[in-house]
Amino acid sequence: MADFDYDLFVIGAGSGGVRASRIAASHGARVAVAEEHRVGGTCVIRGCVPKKLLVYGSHFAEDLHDAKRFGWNTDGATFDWSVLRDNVAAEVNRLEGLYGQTLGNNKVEVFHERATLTGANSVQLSSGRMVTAAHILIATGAWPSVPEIPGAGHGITSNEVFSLSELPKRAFIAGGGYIANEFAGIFNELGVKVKLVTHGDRVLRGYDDEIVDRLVDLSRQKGIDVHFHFGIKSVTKQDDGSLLIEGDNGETIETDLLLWAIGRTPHTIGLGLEQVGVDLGKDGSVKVDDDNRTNIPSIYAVGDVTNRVQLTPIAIREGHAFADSVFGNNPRTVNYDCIPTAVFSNPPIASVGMTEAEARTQHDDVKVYKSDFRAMKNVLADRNERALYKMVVAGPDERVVGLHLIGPDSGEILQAAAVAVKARLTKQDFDDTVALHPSMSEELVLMK
Ligand SMILES: Cc1cc2nc3c(=O)[nH]c(=O)nc-3n(C[C@H](O)[C@H](O)[C@H](O)COP(=O)(O)OP(=O)(O)OC[C@H]3O[C@@H](n4cnc5c(N)ncnc54)[C@H](O)[C@@H]3O)c2cc1C
Ligand SMILES: NC(=O)c1ccc[n+]([C@@H]2O[C@H](COP(=O)([O-])OP(=O)(O)OC[C@H]3O[C@@H](n4cnc5c(N)ncnc54)[C@H](O)[C@@H]3O)[C@@H](O)[C@H]2O)c1
Repeated sequence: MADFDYDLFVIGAGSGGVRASRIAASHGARVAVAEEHRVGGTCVIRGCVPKKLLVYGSHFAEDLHDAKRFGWNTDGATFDWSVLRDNVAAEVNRLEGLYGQTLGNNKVEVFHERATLTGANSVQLSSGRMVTAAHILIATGAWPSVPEIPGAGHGITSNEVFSLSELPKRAFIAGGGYIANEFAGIFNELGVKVKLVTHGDRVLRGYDDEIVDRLVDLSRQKGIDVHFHFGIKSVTKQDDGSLLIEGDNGETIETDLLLWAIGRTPHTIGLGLEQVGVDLGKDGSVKVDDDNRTNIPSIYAVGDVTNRVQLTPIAIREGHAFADSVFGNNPRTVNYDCIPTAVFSNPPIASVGMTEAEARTQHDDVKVYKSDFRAMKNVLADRNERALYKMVVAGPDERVVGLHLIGPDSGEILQAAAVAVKARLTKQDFDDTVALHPSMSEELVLMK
């Protein structure tokens, strides 16, 4: 390896790239990483972290309203978007600094510039400098998709949503996935009139139907206009700055802000992959085997750029497994079974394992246990918002193959329960566990 400048060159200092760099360096490898934007990547800079802080910030609207029923006088409470936005940005800056420090402490050299591949063992930096490495890791993430229709550029994406100079009066959110539902909740709580618009007949495909239906009902009850079967044909900017969105069916909708939340495409354009002969999927993703290796033996890829599962903990695990395997003499692969996920909508959804529909395609003897309840806090607050927990079991021993929750703090509750699902526990194991009372999570061991 000594003939190369580095043992490992990583392109992209996001969730996967930072973990791989740090672990490879801790195994004694000489590591460098190039980052064209900001160290930390999507999750830290313009994804999970600022999103979750906005979820917290926006939820105070309901909390302040409900507080009255608990004896608090909150009259006169006001909200200032610029304070929330700037405090979130400051926290993101702090985390960016910490990520940079971690790389420095592990003696990883950071190039704050774009890198492109020039060969199986070589990379060019935007300054023109050429660098060689025994191994190259592509960890360039994904990029928000924007459709190719007239006027699409009048919309923004999640890249820009965290730095709005002011909140719009009306927002049109195109998409029905994670980002659309999360920002519908955030904007709605902050007083923006929200339309969540999708071309299909469902949102959050892949989540359990009943749980998603509950979210749609509650979103509508809270004032979000969920609009199905609307294909967007064009977007026009009007003289007063508002946008006119025309649907395939001729219907027009006026808005002040258009947010594209229609998926994220692997970030591989202009990276030099085709020239070097790296195999790509139809969606532009880097094709890899179970060891995160491409068809070129010295080139690997992890995270969103491979379009396996676009989640931070997965990018981190893939980066870690790659570094342990290649530099730590500890070959291992990532287990993708039973990945817990959450949609930080209002209320949030959390899920692990098979949905009821999936389980029925794979097992003959599926049974579903449910708890449809109103959280104690919501009862006193006189908030008519019911939570729904579903447990999907299969086989004669009633093994729990899926858990699906919608309700306050469901993400926090599901993480612990996911351990039980991953450990292949049964409904009887849940029943044998004494309830922790009073809590929402006790519903997990009291299901009928
Ligand atoms: C709004 C939003 C909210 C999200 N919320 C969650 C959540 O709550 N939970 C969750 O698990 N996941 C969430 N995600 C997904 C999560 O952010 C990604 O799955 C994760 O960041 C992927 O990590 P990665 O390392 O593959 O890529 P990234 O974190 O995207 O890192 C890639 C890095 O590579 C850099 N780069 C790209 N090309 C080059 C180049 N040629 N040269 C140098 N640098 C380059 C980019 O600037 C970027 O910093 C969210 C995503 C978004 C957009
Ligand atoms: N809480 C989390 O873990 C979290 C949060 C945000 C993002 N993410 C990750 O980032 C990825 C990208 O998020 P996302 O919300 O952009 O994508 P997504 O894949 O979750 O959802 C895209 C949605 O847009 C709809 N759509 C596609 N084209 C459309 C069009 N032209 N008009 C209207 N609707 C259209 C699809 O039917 C789908 O419902 C997610 O898949 C997820 O892996 C995770």
